[in-house]
Amino acid sequence: MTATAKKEWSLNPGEEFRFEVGFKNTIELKLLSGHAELFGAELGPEATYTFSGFNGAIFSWQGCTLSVSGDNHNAYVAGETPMDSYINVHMALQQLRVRAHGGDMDAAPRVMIVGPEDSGKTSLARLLLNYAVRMDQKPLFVDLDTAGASMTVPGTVSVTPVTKTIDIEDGFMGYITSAAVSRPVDLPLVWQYGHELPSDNPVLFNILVNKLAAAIDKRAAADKATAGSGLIVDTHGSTDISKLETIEHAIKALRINTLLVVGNERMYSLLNSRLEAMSQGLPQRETTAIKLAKSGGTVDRDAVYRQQQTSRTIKQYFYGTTREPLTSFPTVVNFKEISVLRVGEDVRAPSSTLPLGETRKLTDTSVFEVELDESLFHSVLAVTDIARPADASANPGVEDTEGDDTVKTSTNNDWSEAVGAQAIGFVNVTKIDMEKNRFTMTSPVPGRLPKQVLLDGHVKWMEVV
Ligand SMILES: Nc1ncnc2c1ncn2[C@@H]1O[C@H](COP(=O)(O)OP(=O)(O)OP(=O)(O)O)[C@@H](O)[C@H]1O
Repeated sequence: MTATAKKEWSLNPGEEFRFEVGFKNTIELKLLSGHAELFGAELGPEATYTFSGFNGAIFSWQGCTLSVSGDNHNAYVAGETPMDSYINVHMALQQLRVRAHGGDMDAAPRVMIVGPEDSGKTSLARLLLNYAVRMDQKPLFVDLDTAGASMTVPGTVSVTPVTKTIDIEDGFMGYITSAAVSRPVDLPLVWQYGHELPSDNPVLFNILVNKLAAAIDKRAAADKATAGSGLIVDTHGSTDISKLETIEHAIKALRINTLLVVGNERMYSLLNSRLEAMSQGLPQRETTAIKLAKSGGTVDRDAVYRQQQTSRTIKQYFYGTTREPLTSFPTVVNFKEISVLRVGEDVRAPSSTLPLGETRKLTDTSVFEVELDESLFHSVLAVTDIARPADASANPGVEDTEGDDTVKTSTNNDWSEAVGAQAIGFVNVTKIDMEKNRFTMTSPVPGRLPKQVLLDGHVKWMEVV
């Protein structure tokens, strides 16, 4: 449907207005009367909201009228939604928070959302966070969706204290960029995983989840309001039961007590049996699994759409949003000043290419120094919080014989600290001068790099002017 003209939509109580807007299109939406919300955040009465590259739903508990203008938004009003079950979940979580704030800290809701791709997990996380914040709670948002990270660049895991509602137009990244520009909120703690899916390197992924769990415990010990508000964990979409090992690990490490399984009966049933098995010998079952229906509004996003979404997320990390722009600054860095590392063996040649009889000696947590050359052009690198050994120099490794010519194995330096190192920020390699042996790196923080050990991942991003 093409609709450039302004149109009014009336919603009865319990209905939602669903729309899909492509990246090249824009719609403007205004609440004319009544009350309405987008994934749990209330629309203001006079505000005009602009959406581009977004699929969403404006839901109304009491009924409302909206004015919408723009093109190609495939809009319709739906009467059947899973909102009743979602609000019931929220109320149950809120009761647990009340118990926790009353002194029973073990009651604090520690919620993980799992389910297939495009089942609405991130949208549900956003809704539950917004409902919690609207009740003066300060939940932690734990993002284990490595491919589609919400609060920072992809290929990471992170935890963010959520104290304000998530931005209606700019979502999770809007929440973060507004922190830098206009609102005082805590920024996420981030770890560079460097691979796309948890199953690509489960050993490393589990190590990072343990780090994250330790950081959460530290925060909870210092901040009872946050501890009592609990946490909401978003995960990568998968129904492949053979790949649920990382989910099981995270359930234990983060002491999840409520597992929400969205939109997949089989996954619910299998996970429920696993939870039963995990609680064998314990006085009581620690994790309750709840089955939730997928919203009929969720949209299956194809690879191109996801790529555009990822690109926008990275752009917003470096340049903010349209409403709250950030400036990024170029910094020139000599090769000899930095070390770029990679963790994990998937950057190596596959085992099948090894000579017969040879076995792989590498592990999932092997750390490699990356040769500083043009292969790093456009890479998004994490600046870690670890110190560089004083005697480290560029490209100290010996040539690796296993096939991947961009990777060298360090012989001199012990980089074990890099496994599980926290990312204090990200830079984008925007220029490489092989004659002068230097990079130009762009970062939203001006000045010299605060630390000199960087972690590479799978993410490349090219700034399109
Ligand atoms: N009720 C709804 N109406 C319209 N669009 C929706 C609705 N709920 C979710 N969406 C959209 O559907 C898409 C998939 O939703 P979402 O990102 O929440 O799924 P997910 O399960 O987290 O996906 P992933 O597989 O990436 O983990 C998104 O574009 C989201 O904005």
